Amino acid sequence: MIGISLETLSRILLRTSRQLDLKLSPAVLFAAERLWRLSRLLKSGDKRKFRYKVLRRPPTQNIGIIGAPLVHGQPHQGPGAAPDLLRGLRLADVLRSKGANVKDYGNLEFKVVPNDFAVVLGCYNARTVGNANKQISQKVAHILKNGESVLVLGGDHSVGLGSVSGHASIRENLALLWVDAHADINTPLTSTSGNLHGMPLSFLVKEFPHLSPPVPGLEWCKPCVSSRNIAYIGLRSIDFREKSFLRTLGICNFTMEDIRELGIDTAVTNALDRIDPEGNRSIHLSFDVDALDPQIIPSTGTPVPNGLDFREALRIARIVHNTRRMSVMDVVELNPLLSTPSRAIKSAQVMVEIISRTFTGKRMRYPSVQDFEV
Ligand SMILES: NC(=[NH2+])NCCC[C@H](N)C(=O)O
Ligand SMILES: [Mn+2]
Ligand SMILES: [Mn+2]
Repeated sequence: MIGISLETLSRILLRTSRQLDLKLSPAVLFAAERLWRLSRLLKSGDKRKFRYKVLRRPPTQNIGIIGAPLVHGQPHQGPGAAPDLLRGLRLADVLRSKGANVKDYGNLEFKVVPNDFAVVLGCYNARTVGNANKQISQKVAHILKNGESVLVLGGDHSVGLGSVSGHASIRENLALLWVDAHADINTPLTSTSGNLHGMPLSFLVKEFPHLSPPVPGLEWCKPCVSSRNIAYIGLRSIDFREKSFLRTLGICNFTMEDIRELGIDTAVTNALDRIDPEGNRSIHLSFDVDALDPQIIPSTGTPVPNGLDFREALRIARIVHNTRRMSVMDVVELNPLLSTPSRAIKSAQVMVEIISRTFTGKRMRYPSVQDFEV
């Protein structure tokens, strides 16, 4: 009896809000939806299911997507095309079909500063990258304030500067999981390439010995993450100076060698335990697609052999998803103009699968990526 009236009540609420396109607050919708499940289960009388389905089901995710087609952190044009390639694969609809509310905020537009070479520092496009990242930071902060999780589609990995800064401005004490073949912690003075995509962490880490002169365009960027709350997964190309930074700062890192020895689950759970020991931090997942093996993702500017396989990448996504605390994910360094067009699409499909699992716990299962499943 109670079950039936509850069901009617919640069904009316859910249906009319949908029909009239009412913008009910997510909390009300969530409550109505729970009520509806509760009524169904009361009717069926299955207590075990009640516990699992009603009490354990996570709230609907609200996701805000921003395209950050910044390419000036490295020498190629291609990463600028990645956000629209992922959109072309109906990324937003995939996430919606797995139960998320998705709002696409479109691509940010960046101004290119002419003659932008920081001569003293030997660093390319500093002002262009700096200004663009200030925009990214503000946008990420704005979306988080709306109560949405954020998906930042790069662009090269210099977008981590803005994305992490924006996240840190809203949630203090975030934990940063950096999935990458590279450590991206050079300073403008230790970098041998002068490319800012290999440097974002040197600007973000609080304990970093800030010895270089300030970088023009990045004056706004304040170190905001403690080295204790950063962990790397998938490293296999670390520059000489970067090694000593990792050692002196004691940054948690699981290299590919460690992962082969321990298994991906142990690596990721240990990393999360280290950087978020109380399990109460807002998690930032910065996912460089070159963490995956180039056989799976050939479309990237700095590929390194012996990377993660597809299953391992999906395990990372699953474990991060299960924390229910990931607020921001960056997907960077996908370069559709490298390798062949069909390989580029396949690379992007692999990333749609990983993004979908990270946010919703579920995935698309494209037939085209099946040969990567081992
Ligand atoms: N986000 C990346 N893919 N970074 C590659 C960095 C490569 C090299 N360590 C450098 O500093 O130039
Ligand atoms: Mn990177
Ligand atoms: Mn990388």
